[in-house]
Amino acid sequence: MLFMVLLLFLVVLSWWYTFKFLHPRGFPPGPRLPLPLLGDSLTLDSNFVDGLDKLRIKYGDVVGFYLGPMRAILISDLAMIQEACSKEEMMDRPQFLPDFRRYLLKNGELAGIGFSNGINWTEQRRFTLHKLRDFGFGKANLERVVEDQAEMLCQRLKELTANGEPVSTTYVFQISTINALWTVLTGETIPLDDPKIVKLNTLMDQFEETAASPIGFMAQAIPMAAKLANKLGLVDISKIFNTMEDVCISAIESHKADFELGDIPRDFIDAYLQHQANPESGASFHGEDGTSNLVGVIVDLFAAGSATISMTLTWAVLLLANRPELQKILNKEIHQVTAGNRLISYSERTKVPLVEAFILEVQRKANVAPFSLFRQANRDCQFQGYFIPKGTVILPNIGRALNNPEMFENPEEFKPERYIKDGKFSHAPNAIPFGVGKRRCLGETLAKAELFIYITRFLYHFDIKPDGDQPIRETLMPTAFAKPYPFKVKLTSKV
Ligand code: HEM
Repeated sequence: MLFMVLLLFLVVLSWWYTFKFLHPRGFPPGPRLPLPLLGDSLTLDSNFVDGLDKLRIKYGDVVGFYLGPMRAILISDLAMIQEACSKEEMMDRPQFLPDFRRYLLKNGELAGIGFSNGINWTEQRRFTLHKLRDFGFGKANLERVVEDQAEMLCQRLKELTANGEPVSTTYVFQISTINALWTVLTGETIPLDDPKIVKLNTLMDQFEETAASPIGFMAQAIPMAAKLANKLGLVDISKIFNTMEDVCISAIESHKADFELGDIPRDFIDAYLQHQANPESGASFHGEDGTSNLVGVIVDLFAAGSATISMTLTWAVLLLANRPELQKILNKEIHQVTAGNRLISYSERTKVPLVEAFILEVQRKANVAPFSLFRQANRDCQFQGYFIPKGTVILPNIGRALNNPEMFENPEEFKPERYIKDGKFSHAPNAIPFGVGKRRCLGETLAKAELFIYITRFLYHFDIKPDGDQPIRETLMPTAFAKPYPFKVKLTSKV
């Protein structure tokens, strides 16, 4: 009898497993023995980036697999990434830890831009892009905000290194780039180490660490288990989100208190409040969804726009420290424009092609978003002759596209000259650090201005050397977010 029950149990279990986990006919090739809930995690490496690359080598440019319990495809060929990211059917984002957020849409989905979908995403993205342009993106006043921040940062570094001590630049870059965003969004200029900014930075760090940790993966894969771990105090995911949301709410409340809706908006938050009061604006700006979207947009901009920039800048300093000759060449090029007695402005960037080429090559090396931001199929569709069921998570392998030897000769070499044609900077169409398609990075204009201004300020103020006789290690740490190993540099002030 017991044997029969056990047999029946096994039959039901295998039927359930087959039904639940087998990929449909026509799904792209890949590993085919996923474990319940863990998916193909065991086939992958402990290093996410290398693990996925092994799948690419084994199965080709389109691989079908399970990322935890989520059916997923990895796309590694540049043209295919471009095709997928431009398809309406692959425009959505999967939901990221909604159980830990307080400000959700009425339908239970994430608010804001980065992880919202459909009409909500269209309205919020369009408004945000438009208003951020008004308040600075691509304009002189943005340039001034960033220039002030970069100058404050260089002065702080001078204080920190006055006695010849080596310094790690990562933390100051993080604080400074969060501060620049804070000013653009809230109109407030505050000292570099204002407690609010330090708190936001700590939260960003914790968020990044948690999202990239096994707990973060588990939380995404098995929300029930993560909720329990959170309740028992084993992880603090809700605290991270709640505190981030609280910082945004307090900025919103103080704007509500001192902004008259008929006045000219002073900053992004004022403009948003004004738009909410207009009955003609879209449904996503009103009622509960309107409140959640305002909080969501601000959280998204901080989450997407601080670590990406500070990590790229950290790479720039590392690569410069190891290349004194390159520092000289870049300084000489800038000197030809400024005669050495002023700082170069962002509007003069086309006069310094090597600096532009250096920045793009740093972005290729830094590879801060190796799998872009995941997408999700919003309906059953065909891609490259394969069947992709609704709900499949899509990983555009930007990291591979940026390191493909067919696109970039000797990709492991750091060679800014690869983008110089006839003495001019020529942006390689295959360099896509900001993604492609309608959902490409919303902060690209700000990011480019920030990278240019910070890097040229740094070159103007400092000679940069490694701390010690050896060059700093240029390999990536084996973490989900590509980072260099921690390092220090010696900075000698030139002015
Ligand atoms: C070096 C800097 C940066 C890099 C490499 C980068 C890269 C990316 C990538 C690859 C995506 C996904 C695009 C796609 O799905 O096709 C993205 C999305 C996004 N980025 Fe950036 N980013 C950077 C800086 C910024 C900054 C400064 C901001 C804002 C202040 C920002 C805001 C966003 C937002 C809101 C999205 C979501 C867009 C959407 O879903 O419509 N990013 N970024």
